[in-house]
Amino acid sequence: MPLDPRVRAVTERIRTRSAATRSDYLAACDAAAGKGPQRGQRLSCTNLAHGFAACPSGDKQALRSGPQANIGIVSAYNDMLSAHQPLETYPALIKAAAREVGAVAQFAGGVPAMCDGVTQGQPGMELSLFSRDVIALSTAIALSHDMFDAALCLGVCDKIVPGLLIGALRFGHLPVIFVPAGPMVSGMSNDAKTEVRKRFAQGLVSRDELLEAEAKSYHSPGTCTFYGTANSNQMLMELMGLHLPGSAFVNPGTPLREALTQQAARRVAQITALGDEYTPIGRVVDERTIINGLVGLLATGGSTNHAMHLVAIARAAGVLIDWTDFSELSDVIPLLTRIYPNGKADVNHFHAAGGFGFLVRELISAGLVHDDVLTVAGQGLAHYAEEPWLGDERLGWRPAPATSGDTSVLRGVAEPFAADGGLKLLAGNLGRAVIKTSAVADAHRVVEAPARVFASQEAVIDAFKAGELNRDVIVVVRFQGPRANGMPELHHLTPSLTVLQDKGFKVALVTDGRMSGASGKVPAAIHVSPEAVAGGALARLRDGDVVRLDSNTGTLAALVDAAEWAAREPVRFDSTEGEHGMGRELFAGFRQLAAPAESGGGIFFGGQ
Ligand SMILES: O=C(O)[C@H](O)[C@@H](O)[C@H](O)[C@H](O)COP(=O)(O)O
Ligand code: SF4
Repeated sequence: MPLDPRVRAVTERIRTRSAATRSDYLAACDAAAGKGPQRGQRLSCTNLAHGFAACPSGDKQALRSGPQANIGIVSAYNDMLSAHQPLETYPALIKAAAREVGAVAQFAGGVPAMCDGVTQGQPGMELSLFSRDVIALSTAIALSHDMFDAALCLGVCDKIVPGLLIGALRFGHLPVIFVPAGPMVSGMSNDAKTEVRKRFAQGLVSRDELLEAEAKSYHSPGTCTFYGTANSNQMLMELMGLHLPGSAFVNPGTPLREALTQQAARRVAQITALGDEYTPIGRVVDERTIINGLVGLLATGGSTNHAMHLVAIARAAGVLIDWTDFSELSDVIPLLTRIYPNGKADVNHFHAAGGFGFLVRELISAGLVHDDVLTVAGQGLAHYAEEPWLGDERLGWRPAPATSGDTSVLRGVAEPFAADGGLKLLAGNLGRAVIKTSAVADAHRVVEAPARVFASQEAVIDAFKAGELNRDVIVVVRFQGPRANGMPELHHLTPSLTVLQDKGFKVALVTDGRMSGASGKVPAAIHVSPEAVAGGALARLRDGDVVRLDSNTGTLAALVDAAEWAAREPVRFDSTEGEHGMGRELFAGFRQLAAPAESGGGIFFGGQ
């Protein structure tokens, strides 16, 4: 099927916009590449000896004088993220698999990884967005040893895959494969967990009952099973051709997971400049690959955090995208999955119903993605319409199911859940914002109500508990942008706002902060730009102002007399509370450097 002309038009617009930055980027990649093992290009004998000093003798010999490829392992292992705990044992598997194919693998460096579930609603969440760029910096530090002909990036969660990818893209001359561990097996359903939370928010169940429910939902190693940012990352790695095909949702601790991890080592050794299938990541990630990731995000109702992370990732490859690109594509891309919070199923159900292999084939067949792209599995996105399996103990790939195993979770383009991708751009006198409508019922897509304005999520919870929000209300939480307090997720508000919605009130959230990829039912205009502390209009809002959020027409506006609105003095931000404690004082420089949300909210490239 030829590429949809609307997808082509957005791609061409991005290609034209990015011509200069992409050309500079590719020139830098080419300049860094060399002939023969990378370690022989620039390192002195001293550098090299330091690099292999601690290696076992066989590896040392290979690195000292052999032509073997050297693979750098960059890992986000820690015990805090259930999704990353399984990564602890992967480096040994990788090193052994590399030796099998005459290569070497060295652990190049670890990167930090924040669990947004542990920090949700806590001061630590104010470091979360910035941790993405710390991870990018840490990835660069690991690979800057210049010992490597390829890299394996081990990570899954929210800011970690984006950070690893931003860092790896700055070594665009290297082939890079992303290695996940997969989701935990399904426990208490996300719906059931959410019901207990709502009852706790109303004081109807005890803290012990809440903890019991949470512990049954988050119960073992592996990624949480809702379709939040972590699992949206996994979708991106498939649609962008940076995983081995079908790696995303194979559970940890299974023979297939181990086989995929070992094969990633063999495959990345195969695609270095030392062989005849050189596949540098700088050539894999181009404007078409970014579009394919964006299409996947829209077709699956993925995390709103990628309205920022994908912008930052693209920029790291010299590709410039913005929210207009997101919104225009969203009008074209059908919603093909219903995974919590966009439905009741979890990622294990989605995988069993046909998973990304089925989804990719559907998107290719409808001409909604570029299938003529370079991937770590070889030329063509069609590789990702296959799924891995272990036949006779040998790893292979076979075509993904031709039909969905459960059309309540996964559908073909002929019968989508919705005609559009459910991520909308909102604009008006309050600024530009994004909203994920794929989890919002039609009845809640337009909310017009008086505003209650807050400067912290804690104040919202206090007002809710005091019964002050039991009415139609647009809850505004300002001074939550990257330059104010690091742009935390305000997902802690979800149970309270959902209770108000369930009571029949018209409720919406408007904030220059973020929401979790797991946030859902309550309409939320988020990432409002410019942010309040940087001259954004949210600083002019007052309690009682009527605000209209219309995700059908893409409007976000304060219905205040224009002259009065223009004459208002913006409220000043009181930064003292949030600048200290839990390491926040160390991130003052990040807050000063942070780019606007629409430019990814990061500290690199001067926000351009
Ligand atoms: O963007 C995301 O997907 C979230 O940051 C997610 O990683 C975070 O952990 C949520 O807090 C989980 O949801 P609960 O807090 O509802 O468990
Ligand atoms: S999905 Fe979120 S809560 Fe689960 S391990 Fe990853 S960061 Fe933590």
